[in-house]
Amino acid sequence: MARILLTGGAGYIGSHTCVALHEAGHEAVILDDFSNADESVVERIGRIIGAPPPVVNGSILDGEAVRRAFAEHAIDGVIHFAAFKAVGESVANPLAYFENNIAGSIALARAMREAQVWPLVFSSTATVYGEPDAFPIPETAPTGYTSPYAFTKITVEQILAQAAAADPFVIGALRYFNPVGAHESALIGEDPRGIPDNLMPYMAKVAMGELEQLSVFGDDYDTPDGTGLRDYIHVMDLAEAHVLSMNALLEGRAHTLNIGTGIPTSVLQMHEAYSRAVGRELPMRVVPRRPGDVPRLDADPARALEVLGFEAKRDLDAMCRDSWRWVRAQAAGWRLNDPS
Ligand SMILES: NC(=O)c1ccc[n+]([C@@H]2O[C@H](COP(=O)([O-])OP(=O)(O)OC[C@H]3O[C@@H](n4cnc5c(N)ncnc54)[C@H](O)[C@@H]3O)[C@@H](O)[C@H]2O)c1
Ligand SMILES: O=c1ccn([C@@H]2O[C@H](COP(=O)(O)OP(=O)(O)O[C@H]3O[C@H](CO)[C@@H](O)[C@H](O)[C@H]3O)[C@@H](O)[C@H]2O)c(=O)[nH]1
Repeated sequence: MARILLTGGAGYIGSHTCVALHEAGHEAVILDDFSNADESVVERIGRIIGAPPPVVNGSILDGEAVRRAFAEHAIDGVIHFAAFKAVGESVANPLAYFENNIAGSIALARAMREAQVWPLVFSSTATVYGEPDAFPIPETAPTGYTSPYAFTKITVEQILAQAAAADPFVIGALRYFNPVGAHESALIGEDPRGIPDNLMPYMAKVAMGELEQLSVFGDDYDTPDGTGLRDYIHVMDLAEAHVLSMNALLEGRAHTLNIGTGIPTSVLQMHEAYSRAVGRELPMRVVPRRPGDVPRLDADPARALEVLGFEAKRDLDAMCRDSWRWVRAQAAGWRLNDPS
């Protein structure tokens, strides 16, 4: 058993990772400032795992709060999710992204150094590959960035690599492809504020009748059906990858890995799968391409299998089914699974 501090542990991927850590016999402690999470998530995680995890309410930028987290809990390792993640917002306000994502990561690493805690899983992203031209994308592909958000992720990867050359940090950089879906209990899931930018949350709102129709951003890409290809991964598979990553770090094995399924799915295929989950054809229309989108992003997942023994288990239908179940439960105030 290890006790793991999850910065941003109340967020979408962090909350699912709390559950996966518990299932693997570890304990999670959450450090979150709730800037992008509802406080009720902690109680809902507790309903899944038996008791709510301990929470330190504070920012990674607040040295005092981070020190408190290490002082009050005997932490063995850290999974660092806390960050801002909206690409468009990062273009409008890059300094806020540099502050939270880069300065926040440096502050966290300093606190870890002080506490002599060295294993650190870092949430990176497939966008560090910029506009790749060979598929599926291996970890050895050139990196780049097309937004301030992507810049923060590749920069933090590099900062941590250099920090690990000077101190005994053991770093696991996980480059996520497109996380979707929700825990099968429908008690936790993604909770986008306002109109969602991402495909699956948008379709969920169309299915709920809150948005009129899906706009497919371009059908003239050089792909089999002309729409964009992505590597969607169920958030519980992604959460389980974090457990394997942390286990490797606790054994002293650092790594930089893609976390995806390796299966490219088009927007039209996703629309079809989600319509199947809902039980009716969701309204859609094709509109021009969205500026900044790349035609294709899919992982070569071979190295994650080799290094961590990680392989995604849940298919596209499970991703859509769990998302749809979650949005309905959420609309019902999470009473769907409430035994009371
Ligand atoms: N969701 C995706 O599509 C995706 C893809 C690739 C990478 N990532 C990365 O994965 C991580 C988690 O993403 P997510 O989708 O769960 O996002 P999220 O916004 O749901 O979770 C992030 C959590 O961090 C918290 N937070 C933000 N700034 C903080 C700070 N300064 N101190 C303490 N807490 C803070 C927020 O309140 C939130 O609970 C992020 O680093 C994100 O960049 C996400
Ligand atoms: O309303 C919509 C939304 C999306 N799409 C298309 O659906 C695909 C997926 O789009 P989206 O869900 O927005 O994901 P990405 O654009 O791939 O970006 C996500 O995945 C990246 C890689 O992990 C992260 O870095 C980003 O933060 C995250 O938003 C793309 O082809 C889009 O053009 C539509 O056609 N209509």
